[in-house]
Amino acid sequence: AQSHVLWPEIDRITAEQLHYARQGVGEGVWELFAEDGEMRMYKREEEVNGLVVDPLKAVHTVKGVTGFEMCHYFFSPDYRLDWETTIEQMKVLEKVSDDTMIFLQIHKRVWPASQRDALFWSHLRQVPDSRDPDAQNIWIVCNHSTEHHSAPEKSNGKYIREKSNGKYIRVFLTVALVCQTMIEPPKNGAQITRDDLTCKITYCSVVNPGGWAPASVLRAVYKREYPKFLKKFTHYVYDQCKNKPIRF
Ligand SMILES: CCCCCc1ccc(-c2ccc(S(=O)(=O)CCO)cc2)cc1CCc1ccccn1
Repeated sequence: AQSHVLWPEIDRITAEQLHYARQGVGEGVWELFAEDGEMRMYKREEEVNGLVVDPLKAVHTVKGVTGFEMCHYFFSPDYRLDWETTIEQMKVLEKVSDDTMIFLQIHKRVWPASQRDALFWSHLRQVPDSRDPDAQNIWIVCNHSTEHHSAPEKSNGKYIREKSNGKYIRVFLTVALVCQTMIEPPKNGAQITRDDLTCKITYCSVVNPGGWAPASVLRAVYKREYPKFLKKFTHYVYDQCKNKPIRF
């Protein structure tokens, strides 16, 4: 993908998001708003031009899967509709490379706000030189809003773009899923099984709703949807992998 026009941005945003994901939730004003087993979900309350854009950071620990497997199921379009419940339609607009695609997603309407769509590049990468010496493999999927000739934003009132769908408000998002595989080697030198695996997950998301939506509605949606999404997604990956050979 190094030749693609988006490559410099993909490289920069992915590196930034990896750094941001690694920052603990201790410092700063992260507010814990959901807990479920090992999952802790934090938010910061922020508004941009009167729009709620609360950054979200979740940490979770899932036994029995690797960081690669978690990122693979998050990145691949083939499984998305199995675990994403807030999407009405999903389309791969461009396959940039095996590890980089451009998605257009139409999300279900959240009453009373207008319906939204999201257009973003998605990049899967193994993080080569982790600072943590005993870290196994660290994998990241970074999703970041982009433009694309085949899906211009809705008519902005000044002129109607010939292909504009004119229906949905386009959100602006940056999302990162960072997964680290920890292996507890079996004492007796036996082969590693899924019982020896632990996946440490950090999920970061900032979604700008793109057009006005009541702060109370947005905060209620995020409070309800994000814990549901991360729980459903991680259980889905565990179920998909449990009877398959381990992939690092
Ligand atoms: C009035 C509602 C306006 C916002 C609607 C909206 C739009 C997009 C998104 C969203 C959320 C996560 C991703 S991802 O992590 O990249 C996975 C791939 O799908 C991409 C898009 C979210 C939401 C808000 C609704 C909502 C909140 C949490 C989870 C799901 N939906």
